[in-house]
Amino acid sequence: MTTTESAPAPADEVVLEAVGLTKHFPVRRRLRDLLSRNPAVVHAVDDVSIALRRGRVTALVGESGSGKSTVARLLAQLYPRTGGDIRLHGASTRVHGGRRFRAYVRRVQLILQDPFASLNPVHTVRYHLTRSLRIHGNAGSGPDGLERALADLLTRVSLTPPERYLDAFPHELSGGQRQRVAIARALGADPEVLLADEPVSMLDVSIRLGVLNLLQDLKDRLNLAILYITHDIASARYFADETIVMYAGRMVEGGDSETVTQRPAHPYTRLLTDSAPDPDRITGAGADAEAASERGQGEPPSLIRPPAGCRFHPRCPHAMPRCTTELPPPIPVEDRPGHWAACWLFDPDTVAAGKTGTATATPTAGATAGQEATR
Ligand SMILES: Nc1ncnc2c1ncn2[C@@H]1O[C@H](COP(=O)(O)OP(=O)(O)OP(=O)(O)O)[C@@H](O)[C@H]1O
Repeated sequence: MTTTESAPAPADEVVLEAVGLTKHFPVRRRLRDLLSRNPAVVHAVDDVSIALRRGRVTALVGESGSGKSTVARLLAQLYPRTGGDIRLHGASTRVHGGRRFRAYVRRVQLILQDPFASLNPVHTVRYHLTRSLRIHGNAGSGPDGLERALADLLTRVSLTPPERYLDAFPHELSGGQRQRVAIARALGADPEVLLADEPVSMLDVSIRLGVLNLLQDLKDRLNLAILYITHDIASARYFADETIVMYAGRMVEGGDSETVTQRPAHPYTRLLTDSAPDPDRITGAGADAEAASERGQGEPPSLIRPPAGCRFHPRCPHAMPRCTTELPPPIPVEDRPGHWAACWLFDPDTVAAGKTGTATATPTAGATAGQEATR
């Protein structure tokens, strides 16, 4: 089996990139829709741009339905995209199956949330790993080469001694062990990118950390670029170098994980962090629940008819009139390099004037939030 372990590669090199990625799913059509010029669609993902770099983890965070899994599936080329581009080492890539899809999958592997569903219950660990090694041409030469490659994969995911696990069936393993087998299977392709879609959310809390530590270790040793999808923003701080927050199909904030999770700028990210108590956070854990209720009530919007302007504005306690009509672009957050928020509170004119009103009420609330967030 070949490995990227010793391959010299520039640190931080962008391996896989989404540029303005957009996915609209058609809604089941009625006769009226068929006759319509603008048939109804679900705006699952709109204008998402992400760069995945060697040796770095990028977290994509958001609540259920925000479009995270759709981004992962688009990057895995399992769905055709409605718009935007996917670039592998800078080259625009669109594959529909066949040999080109296999070549792509060799470099970009997807790990799913539920390892039990992704492993066939009637086949052993040996079968799953052998298949991966063979499909991707990494099975070595002869039976000895294959045995070495299998042992190598299991050792990499800390399932040792390998012979204890090779002939086990998925139901004989714990959830954490199954997810390690799923990761080993992905490594059988010797990929450059891992797309990990909620890789620990179905595991017992006590074993989540072990699997995240394993992914982090693999990132370092194999110089992998990892997309870590999660609804748990606290884990992004621990595990990811960079964090991007999505709301209702759009990116709303991004930057280094420590900054985004500890000094969130966008009102939605503040709502997320307040809902996930963290003893180290500057705002103080005790006030978290109360603050969360002040910072935005309600439900995510319909993605068939998403709100105009900022999609968070119907829930945002700091919404200003322009938020209801103008889509905020990513705006740098004062004096924090690489930190941005798609929020008009950070528009230099708004900050300078200190006049953050609200579309719904409380004229001073917005000013407070904007000033706090940029502090
Ligand atoms: N195949 C599909 N057809 C129609 N709509 C879809 C399809 N897949 C996803 N959607 C819709 O797209 C939106 C985004 O879904 P997605 O699964 O990407 O969100 P998510 O953030 O990953 O949520 P979760 O954490 O619950 O998986 C949702 O409104 C979902 O209902």
